[in-house]
Amino acid sequence: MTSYLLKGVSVLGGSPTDLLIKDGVIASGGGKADETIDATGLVALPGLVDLHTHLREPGREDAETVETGSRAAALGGYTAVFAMANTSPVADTAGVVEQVWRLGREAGLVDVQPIGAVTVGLAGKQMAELGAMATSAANVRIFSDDGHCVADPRLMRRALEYVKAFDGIIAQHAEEPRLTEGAQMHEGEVSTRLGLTGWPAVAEEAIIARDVLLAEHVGSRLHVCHVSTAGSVEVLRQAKARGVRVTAEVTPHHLLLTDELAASYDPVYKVNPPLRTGKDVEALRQALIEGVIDIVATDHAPHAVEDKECEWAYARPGMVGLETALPVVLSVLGEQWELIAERMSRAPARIAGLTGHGTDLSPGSPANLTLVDPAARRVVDPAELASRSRNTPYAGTTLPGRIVATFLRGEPTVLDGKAVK
Ligand SMILES: NC(=O)N[C@@H](CC(=O)O)C(=O)O
Repeated sequence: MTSYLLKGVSVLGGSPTDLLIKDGVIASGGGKADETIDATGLVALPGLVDLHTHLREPGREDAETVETGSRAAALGGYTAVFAMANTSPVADTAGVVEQVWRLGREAGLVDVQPIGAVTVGLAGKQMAELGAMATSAANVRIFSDDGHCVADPRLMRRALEYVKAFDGIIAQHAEEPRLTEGAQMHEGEVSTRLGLTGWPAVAEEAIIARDVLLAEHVGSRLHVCHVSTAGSVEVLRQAKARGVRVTAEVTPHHLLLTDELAASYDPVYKVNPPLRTGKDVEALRQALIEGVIDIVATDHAPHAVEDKECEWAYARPGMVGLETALPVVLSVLGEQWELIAERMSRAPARIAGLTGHGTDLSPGSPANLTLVDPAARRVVDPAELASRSRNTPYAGTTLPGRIVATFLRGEPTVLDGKAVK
């Protein structure tokens, strides 16, 4: 196994040092290596961990595969991603989650951890075989019907109770379906002006409020996907203050973009939950800094051209995000490396119980890390994305930071900003 010396690297923004990667781990002290990388001006972070990725395999391999999504993840600085269950067939059995897990191992670019569906076929009627998925080779601990809300409160309660036995988590897509029928964008001034049916903030907030009460009642772990409103932040703040076992994520796009973009009628800005107002963006940023929102998760949602480049009303919601997540977060938070490592690597690894990721990069830690050039600027070109889909809202936007290298257990998956395989 090739050893690497990262010369003059700044670990999490600290003063320059030499980091030796040998036999899959961070070795103590400097020393000789097979390859030396001049890391002057580069920052080493623990490899990023994404709790919310859509890899589309099985079923929509024209939009993404486990392999292409893994490559996009590695190029974005990730060493582990959690694959959402809304595939076709749905990942609601041990067979499907094992298939995704195996495809991830074969690609070998990031650790792919499947998320299991909560209900059969994401239909919200009958609980899926959570226990069988948990005891499968994929060792599933997070369950989600993402794309759909587990709207039935009794089913949600049962699922929360069920996963408690193995310290599992229900990750909820918080959207009261009756309040969002026909919704096309955030309900507010802009939707009124454009004449598009609105998705009111209360549809998210009402489910989060219900679910934190349910999680509190049964003493289980709840995770809230893609929090998007200021009101949701307040519900979470109160629940956390009471000691409810709830964690929450925000996407890079909800930290940066607003509903004003819908005025272009460009479906690249159509996403679920929808882009909200500047006031919401501000509240989400503050919540992420304070820790009311625990993590950044991409909600990487690749879609084929025909599903995105059509009339707004017919376009599928979602945007790709793996390759731009860190640059977007850098543009929002600035070079707060400790905070970025916590919200994008350590906390997601901790929530998921994923060992070997999100470390402090001290000697002996598995060498799962990424090297970032914070001084570099990049104009996002959809044609250059490794994802099989092109639906990025940042085309033509200049973002700070370039991922120079990523290592998975000491093996480079990205070098010189390019995928190794
Ligand atoms: N986040 C999205 O806008 N899309 C998700 C599912 C969903 O949440 O609707 C997708 O799978 O495409």
